[in-house]
Amino acid sequence: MASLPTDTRPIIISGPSGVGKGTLYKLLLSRNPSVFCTSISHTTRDPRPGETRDVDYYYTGMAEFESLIEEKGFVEHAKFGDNRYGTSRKMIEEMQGKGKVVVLDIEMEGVKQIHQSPISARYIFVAPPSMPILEARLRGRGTEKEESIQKRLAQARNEIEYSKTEGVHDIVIVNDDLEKAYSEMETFIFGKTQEQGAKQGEMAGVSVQD
Ligand SMILES: Nc1ncnc2c1ncn2[C@@H]1O[C@H](COP(=O)(O)OP(=O)(O)OP(=O)(O)O)[C@@H](O)[C@H]1O
Repeated sequence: MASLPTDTRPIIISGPSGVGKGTLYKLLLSRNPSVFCTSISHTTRDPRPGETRDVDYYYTGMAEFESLIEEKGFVEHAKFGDNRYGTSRKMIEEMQGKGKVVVLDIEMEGVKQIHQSPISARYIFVAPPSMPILEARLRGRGTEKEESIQKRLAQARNEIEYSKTEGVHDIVIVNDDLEKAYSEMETFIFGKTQEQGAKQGEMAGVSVQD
């Protein structure tokens, strides 16, 4: 699918840690490189070995980061430990200016902030088939210590609860079989326009009443 979707608003993908949203997001970008792009985040942390400046992150001093917050330069920002991370509004606008659809992989607090920002976006929540499967994926990834797994599972429960709030997400995709979840995501992104959706909704309403 190489042509742009009808709805070119940024796409926000969120979901609990280990659910596979990073996997889905990377597939979307690698299978449609001419359509989608991501926004490089700003961070106040130092580059790690193997990371490239202006590719992995925009590495920013704390003072500069804070003045960007003051100027409302971020659509969302968060603090993890002593470090701050943010998604710049200017970056999103620049990518849109290049004719690409911006895709962001954002955690729950970021989703809340983007809802408050002037950015109009489409929101996808990736849900696990069950909590035991989520736990197995977190363990299977082999990147987390036991304490971190427990923390992520507790946070996952909060996120799943939040995902049930009316109007927060446009679609919830259960990542059971990866390719099935991927194709559901593509159908949503490239699929029917809001107008067609509304019309179909009306028609469905008529047929039920009839
Ligand atoms: N449908 C699936 N079936 C089985 N395993 C999967 C599926 N989707 C992803 N995985 C695996 O689950 C693990 C977690 O996936 P991933 O790292 O993409 O999660 P994430 O939601 O991006 O997590 P984080 O927010 O911590 O980065 C990975 O090992 C990935 O290969």
